[in-house]
Amino acid sequence: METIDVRGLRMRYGATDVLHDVSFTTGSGEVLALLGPNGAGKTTTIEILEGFRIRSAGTVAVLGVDPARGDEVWRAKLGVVLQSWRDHGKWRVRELLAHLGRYYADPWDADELIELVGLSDRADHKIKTLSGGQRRRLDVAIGIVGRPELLFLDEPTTGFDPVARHAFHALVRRLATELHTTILLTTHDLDEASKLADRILILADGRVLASGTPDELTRQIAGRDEVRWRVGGTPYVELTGESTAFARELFTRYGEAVSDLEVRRARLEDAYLALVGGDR
Ligand SMILES: Nc1ncnc2c1ncn2[C@@H]1O[C@H](COP(=O)(O)OP(=O)(O)OP(=O)(O)O)[C@@H](O)[C@H]1O
Repeated sequence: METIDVRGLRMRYGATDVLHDVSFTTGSGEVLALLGPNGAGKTTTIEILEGFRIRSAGTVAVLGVDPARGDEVWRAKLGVVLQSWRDHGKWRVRELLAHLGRYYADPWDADELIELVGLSDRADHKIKTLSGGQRRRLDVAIGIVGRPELLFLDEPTTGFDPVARHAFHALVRRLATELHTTILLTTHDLDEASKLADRILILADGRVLASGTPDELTRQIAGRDEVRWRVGGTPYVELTGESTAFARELFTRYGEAVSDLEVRRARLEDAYLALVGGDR
């Protein structure tokens, strides 16, 4: 059974379709990233899968259940990261996580979880005293307190500093690899998507434009590396799929006259821009 199975998903608000015909699946322990410009339909998709929005058409199964009819037992298997804990400002970090854990059969130990998300030095602090990034880490901790089979992360690292981001990436990989948690995340950070995701789905205007591993997308769509160099002070640039052979040829031909050689590998960003347009 697929963890998520979406076929022909449509969503209409009033007279406007914001999801046209979205289909995809994820297997157990897979990290799938939804990428796409503002308004592409990423949050709408996630909220339908979480059971917070009712779709207009199509079939959706999440852990074998239609989210529109998901019960409490089903919901307890999902990790949902909300930003709705602001009103618990007077609670302390450990206290809130221990409290929420009691709703689940096999929750994380609060201290282990706090350590996992890197909030150990804030365990006894009140939530209202946390910084923005620390609150996001707490949001993630709350999302995984029940050891979910499937975790939804909607732009999880917004507002993280580079160290927190790095730690968070390690956490996501650990959840997927060691605990076999399936993870569906949205992000605007292409570097994050290529590091974290086993598979990427590019969504624009409510349609799936492409999907594949980060490498597949980069190779299929962007394809070529950029080679820059100078000969006798004159700059040159060439796009090639064979950058190593090209560089070798340059040296064979021009020898020591070649300077400032740079090879920029095709990146996911190139593929993304080629697909969704660079002028947005
Ligand atoms: N409740 C609503 N009523 C009407 N239109 C809505 C509603 N919620 C979302 N939309 C529209 O649906 C489209 C998709 O929005 P959605 O939030 O899913 O995009 P997104 O890909 O998550 O964007 P972002 O990257 O900006 O977060 C947008 O055009 C948005 O204006």
